[in-house]
Amino acid sequence: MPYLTLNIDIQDRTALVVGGGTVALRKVGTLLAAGARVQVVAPALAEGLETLRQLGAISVRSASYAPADLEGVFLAVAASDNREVNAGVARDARERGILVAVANAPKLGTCTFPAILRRGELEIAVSSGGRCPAFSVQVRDRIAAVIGEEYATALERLAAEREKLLTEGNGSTYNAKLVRFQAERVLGQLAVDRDGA
Ligand SMILES: C[C@@]1(CC(=O)O)c2cc3[nH]c(cc4nc(cc5[nH]c(cc(n2)[C@H]1CCC(=O)O)[C@@](C)(CC(=O)O)[C@@H]5CCC(=O)O)C(CC(=O)O)=C4CCC(=O)O)c(CCC(=O)O)c3CC(=O)O
Ligand SMILES: NC(=O)C1=CN([C@@H]2O[C@H](COP(=O)(O)OP(=O)(O)OC[C@H]3O[C@@H](n4cnc5c(N)ncnc54)[C@H](O)[C@@H]3O)[C@@H](O)[C@H]2O)C=CC1
Repeated sequence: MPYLTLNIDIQDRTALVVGGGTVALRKVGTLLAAGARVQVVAPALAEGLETLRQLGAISVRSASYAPADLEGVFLAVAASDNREVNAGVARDARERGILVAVANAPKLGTCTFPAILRRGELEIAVSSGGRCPAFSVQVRDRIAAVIGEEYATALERLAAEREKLLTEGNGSTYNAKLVRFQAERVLGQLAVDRDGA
């Protein structure tokens, strides 16, 4: 099934994670890295989540999921080990027009988490359409072997050059041509640096 790939601004919006195990911990990490306000509801918490709670990085309701947990929520993640609970979260979220990812049954949800490679503000996301997450991870790791931290610096340089260019009042055709040329030049330089030529 094809998915719509978007980059969602989740800064200061609330994400609810149902479940407190290892999968929940991973999703929480991704959500926090994106700047979301994270609420967890679970009767028991994995160690890493307990630490995040003590640090004040997440808020926790130590109980079983209830539909009221969805109040004010932008994105929900059903990551408990109980199929019925996860299916209930999916149904309740969909009814309320809330985005929902379901860890054990992605088809019940409306979105999935990709494997992510981050180099500064450059982000590469790999998805297998839910078919094989382990494959997504390995494809991501292959890309990581080629796209190193130097790409973060390269992006910074290009972004600064582009920002300056956009203030100079040239036409967009001219700008597009120049920005593409600059990107090509910087990528070419990265290749030279890598190959030691
Ligand atoms: C559909 C999706 C929904 C979602 O969770 O959003 C989903 C679903 C399921 N995952 C399962 C298993 C595993 N998932 C991982 C790992 C990751 N899973 C992630 C995403 C997704 N997993 C979404 C689709 C992504 C895509 O399209 O490719 C990653 C990429 C991102 C993340 O979690 O944030 C993260 C890597 C993080 C990283 O390294 O960065 C590993 C471990 C590993 O391989 O290392 C295993 C064990 C090996 C195996 O079973 O494959 C199971 C079976 C559960 C069971 O057995 O009960 C289901 C349910 C099903 O498939 O029905
Ligand atoms: N999408 C993915 O990336 C992956 C998904 N899975 C699936 O994710 C699910 C969770 O896996 P793990 O985190 O390893 O399990 P886990 O056993 O470590 O944690 C399960 C958590 O669910 C909580 N829970 C149980 N009933 C609940 C309820 N009514 N309300 C709220 N929380 C409740 C428990 O307290 C516990 O914290 C499993 O169903 C597994 O099939 C597993 C691996 C990867």
